[in-house]
Amino acid sequence: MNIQNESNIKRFRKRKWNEITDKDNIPICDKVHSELNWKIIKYENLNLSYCSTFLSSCDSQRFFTELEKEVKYLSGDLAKVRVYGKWHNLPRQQAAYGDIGLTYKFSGFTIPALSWTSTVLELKTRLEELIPYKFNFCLINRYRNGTDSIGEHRDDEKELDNETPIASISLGQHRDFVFRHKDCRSKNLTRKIEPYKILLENGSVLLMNPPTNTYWYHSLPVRKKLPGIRINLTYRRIVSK
Ligand SMILES: O=C(O)CCC(=O)C(=O)O
Ligand SMILES: [Fe+2]
Repeated sequence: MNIQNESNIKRFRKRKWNEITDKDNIPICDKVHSELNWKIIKYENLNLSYCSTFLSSCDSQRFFTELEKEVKYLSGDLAKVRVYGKWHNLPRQQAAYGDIGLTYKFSGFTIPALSWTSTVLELKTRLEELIPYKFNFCLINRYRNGTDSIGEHRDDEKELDNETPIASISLGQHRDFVFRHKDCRSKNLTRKIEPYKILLENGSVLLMNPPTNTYWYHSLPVRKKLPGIRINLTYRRIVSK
């Protein structure tokens, strides 16, 4: 993940958002088998599946409480980010879990995955029971309040398996998540493609299906009026290349 500018998300705030609905309700990922109700979003290579009821509110509360006890977030230099040559404190907390030997490259650091906690593993099992993919790595972001955020980026590292979605589980405070097409980032726009905003609710899962991360950047903007803690777990499949 290469976060180019943690603050450029401010530019989005005044915009109006277009909701894109799946008119024909065709699942993007026809391998998703479940009784759950998935919202499918397909638009200019944006390819998302969202389920707001992945976890019951009781389970969500339990997972949140357990993760608060178990997860060890990075500290010191590893909790800093370099933006245009200057070091800043990361505007959130971050931790990496996964199969032994896997690493995560972030802002010039290579962070080894800690071995699975029982809760991070239980959530991985829940996902793997629902969708036909296997995950071996999980990046956890903890947003302490509405001032914490993640800047616009793509998760397009070559180590990520390009056939497996990134599965993003949200717990706690709901927050907006914003997608912006790569062709709409420069000042001299060649094309007009509307950004897409989705509310990530407590207990939900969002699948960022291929090729979303090739074409679209995403961010979690500051929302000062939403003060609660949010924990996000992105399950990924890393392959050696
Ligand atoms: O917090 C989120 O919902 C997403 C975090 C994210 O984009 C990432 O970890 O790459
Ligand atoms: Fe991301």
